[in-house]
Amino acid sequence: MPVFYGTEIASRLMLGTAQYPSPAILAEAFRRSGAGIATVSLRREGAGGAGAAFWQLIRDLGVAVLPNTAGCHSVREAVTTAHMAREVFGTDWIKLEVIGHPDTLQPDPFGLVEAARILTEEGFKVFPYMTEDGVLAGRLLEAGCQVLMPWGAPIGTGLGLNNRYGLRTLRAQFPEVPMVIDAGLGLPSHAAAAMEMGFDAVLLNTAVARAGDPAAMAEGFARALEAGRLALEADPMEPRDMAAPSTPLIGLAVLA
Ligand SMILES: CC(=O)[C@@H](O)[C@H](O)COP(=O)(O)O
Repeated sequence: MPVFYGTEIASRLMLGTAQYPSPAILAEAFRRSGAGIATVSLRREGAGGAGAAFWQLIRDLGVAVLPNTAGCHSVREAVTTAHMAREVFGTDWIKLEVIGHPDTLQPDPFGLVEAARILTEEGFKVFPYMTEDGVLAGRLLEAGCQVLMPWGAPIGTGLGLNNRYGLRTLRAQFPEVPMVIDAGLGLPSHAAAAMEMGFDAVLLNTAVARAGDPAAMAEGFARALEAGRLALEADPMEPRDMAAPSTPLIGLAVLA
């Protein structure tokens, strides 16, 4: 199972907590999937009222909490949000989002590295939401990140693994670094593919929360992750261009 900053997590599935039809359905999705981490936006939180009820719901899930800086578009905003999240959620883990473009929600690589450096120097354990760029990965590791979270596709699109070549290259470049595919997954098969490529976990929200039956979809993702991981560990065959008969040729019927 994946180890993030020295903590072993019981599942390869990390789920977001937004957009569910109801709190009960959110809780059921976590229960059926066995997800090990819930990512929570500070923007959902408040000091009391609905915020407090939501926080209690998350506590009751019994999973590790990964606060995020979702919706932050500058270094300052992300760092301030991380400070507040540490206080509210009582953890130094932070999923760092510094959004660079309002339409694609693509991470801002420059702001991300700067914010990551500031936060790791302050003792945060940073999980940076990034593109699949290998140079950026190197800079984030230099900045002190010990986990990387490359995107599958833009947030909320459900497109899956948009750049498989880039993701494969990134995985091969840093084989020892725990990596989580974050965002853009739409189907369990996308999660299975991420496992087959050697990624350690996936984080998703929209595909589950917006499904007709979120709890069933969450379970579907959990099963796909297991299947994909099993396939990776089973040492899959190499694909080849030329056909090769899988049935022996000897013993063929001879027609006179
Ligand atoms: C909840 C969260 O952290 C999102 O910003 C995350 O990246 C998930 O993206 P999807 O909703 O596309 O799964």
